[in-house]
Amino acid sequence: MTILDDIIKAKQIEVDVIKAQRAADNRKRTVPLVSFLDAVNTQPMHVIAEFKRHSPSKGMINKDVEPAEQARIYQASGASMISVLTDYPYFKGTMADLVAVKEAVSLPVLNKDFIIDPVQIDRAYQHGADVILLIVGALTKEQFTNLYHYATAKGLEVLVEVHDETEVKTALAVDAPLIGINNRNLKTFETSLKQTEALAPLINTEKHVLVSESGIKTKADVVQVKAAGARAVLVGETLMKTSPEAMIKAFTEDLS
Ligand SMILES: O=C(O)c1ccccc1NCC(=O)[C@H](O)[C@H](O)COP(=O)(O)O
Repeated sequence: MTILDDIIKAKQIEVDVIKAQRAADNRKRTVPLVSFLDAVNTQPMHVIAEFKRHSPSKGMINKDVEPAEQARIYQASGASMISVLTDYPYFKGTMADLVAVKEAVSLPVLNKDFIIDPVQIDRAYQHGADVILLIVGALTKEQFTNLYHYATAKGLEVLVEVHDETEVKTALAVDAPLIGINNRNLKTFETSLKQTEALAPLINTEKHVLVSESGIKTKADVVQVKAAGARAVLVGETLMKTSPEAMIKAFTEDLS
C-alpha cells in the first residue's frame, strides 16, 4: 500500500458524500474559463505556484497564510497558474480555498485533487477551476480515458500526471497536451529531479507541454529540468515557506 492508495480509499468516501449532496448543490459557474495552454509560448519557463498548507510527507507547511492573499502575491511575482490543493484529510485544503483564489486572480487556476469520478470534475468546474489534475497512477486506463474526455468536453484543460514509462504511454494515448512528471516517489516520499530526466525523453516536448512537479527548490533545479525539456515547474512547499516573490522571479528570469 502506498500513500496514494490510502488517499484514493478516502476519496471514494468523499465521492459518495458529493453524490449524496449533489441534488442540494445547484451552484453554477459564474466565471469564464482561462487557458494555461494558450499562454504557454509566451516565455521559456512557467511557474505553477501551489497553495499547499499541509502534506503527507511534510506535515503542516504553513497554516497562517491566507489563500487569496498568497495567490495575489504569486500572480504579482510572475506565476503563470495557481494550483490549489482541495483535499482536506491529507492536505487541509478546501473548495472554499479554490473559490477564494479564483476570485483573487486573473490567472488560470488548477484544482489539484485526487479525481476518481466525474462528480469531482463537475464540482471543480462549478467552483471555477480552469484546469484539473488527473493522476494516471490512481486510475485504471479506462477510468483515466473516460475522465480525461469528460473534463475536456467541459472545456477544462487537464494536467496529466505520470510517474513511470507505462503511465507516459497512457498520457500519450489520449494525446494529452499538458503532461506532468511527478518527481516524488509516493512510497518513500523522496523527490529526485532524475525522474524528470528519465521520463522526458519519452515525450515529444515540442508537441506536449512538460511540467516538472515536486521537489523544486532552487534556480539550479529549474535549469536542470528545463534542460530535460520542462516548460513549467509546479512548486508548492518552497513558495509556501520562503519569499515567493524572490523565488518566482529567480525561477523565471534569465532563461532562454
Ligand atoms: O506532497 C506530498 O507529500 C504528496 C504526497 C502524496 C501525494 C501527493 C503529494 N503531493 C502533491 C504534489 O504533487 C505536490 O504538492 C506538488 O507537486 C508540489 O510539490 P512540492 O513543491 O514538493 O511541494
